[in-house]
Amino acid sequence: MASSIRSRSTRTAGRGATPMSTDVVLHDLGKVYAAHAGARARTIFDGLGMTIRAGELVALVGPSGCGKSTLLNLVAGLDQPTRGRVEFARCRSDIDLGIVFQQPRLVDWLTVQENVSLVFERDRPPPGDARAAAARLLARVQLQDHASSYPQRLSGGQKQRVAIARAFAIPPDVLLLDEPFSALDELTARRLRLLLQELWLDDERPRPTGILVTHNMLEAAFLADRIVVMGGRPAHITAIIEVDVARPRDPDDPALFAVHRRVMQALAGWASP
Ligand SMILES: Nc1ncnc2c1ncn2[C@@H]1O[C@H](COP(=O)(O)OP(=O)(O)OP(=O)(O)O)[C@@H](O)[C@H]1O
Repeated sequence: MASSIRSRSTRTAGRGATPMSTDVVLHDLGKVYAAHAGARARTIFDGLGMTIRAGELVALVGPSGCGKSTLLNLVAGLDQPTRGRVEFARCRSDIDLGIVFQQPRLVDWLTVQENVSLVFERDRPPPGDARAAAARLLARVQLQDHASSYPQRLSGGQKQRVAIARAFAIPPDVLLLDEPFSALDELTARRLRLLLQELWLDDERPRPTGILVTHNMLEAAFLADRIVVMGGRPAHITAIIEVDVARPRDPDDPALFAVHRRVMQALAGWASP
């Protein structure tokens, strides 16, 4: 379990030095899922390309089933493309990757603090001691009073705050967010978006390069620099919308509602495959 957390849900190995932003380049990406259990082979996308610039946060939106999570998994290295490649500005093994999924994916038999400390692999100790580093992170997500609690004692929003703390524990060069707030009530989700913005804008280190998959277009407008709309079968990029709103952002800023409207217009007509 611990190794699956280490390699799949939180991060992959990195260099353990100062984080640096990196471009993420999707090069002519294709993904075909092979035929299985009576279902025919399916081409999800075929020749998809774009560059996510260093320190930029891009939101991926599109109809259900168009391939957003598949694309995120390819960037994470959790799955392999059938065509093309994902490139980083530096060697892949030098990239620290943080991931937050829709479900927090915590280890039930470890305390909150141990769940966060888990990412400090034996060869990746934080400066100072791991307990203190985890405690600092928990204070930033306001869970310092729950450090010794087990996950089953936490609310859904608190668990997701632990998952966010874990993703930021070793400052990520690349942060992947797969519908991170969609399982939460709207008030909690709003608080966590603000928390994410705060961690993202941390002046003490370069901003990670981010990809957010979401069905919430206001969330995309609030968090992203650019919103990439996917559609069609196989899926392709049908529109890219710049979010030209200064940070830190206010979730009630009318400018975000204008962006939301543009995204909805761009999505109109693209049904689920
Ligand atoms: N491992 C797999 N094997 C076969 N087909 C898969 C696999 N993973 C995903 N698919 C199929 O690929 C398509 C795209 O799935 P994906 O989860 O990437 O879409 P999505 O845009 O993220 O959807 P949603 O918005 O509903 O989460 C779907 O039809 C899905 O059933």
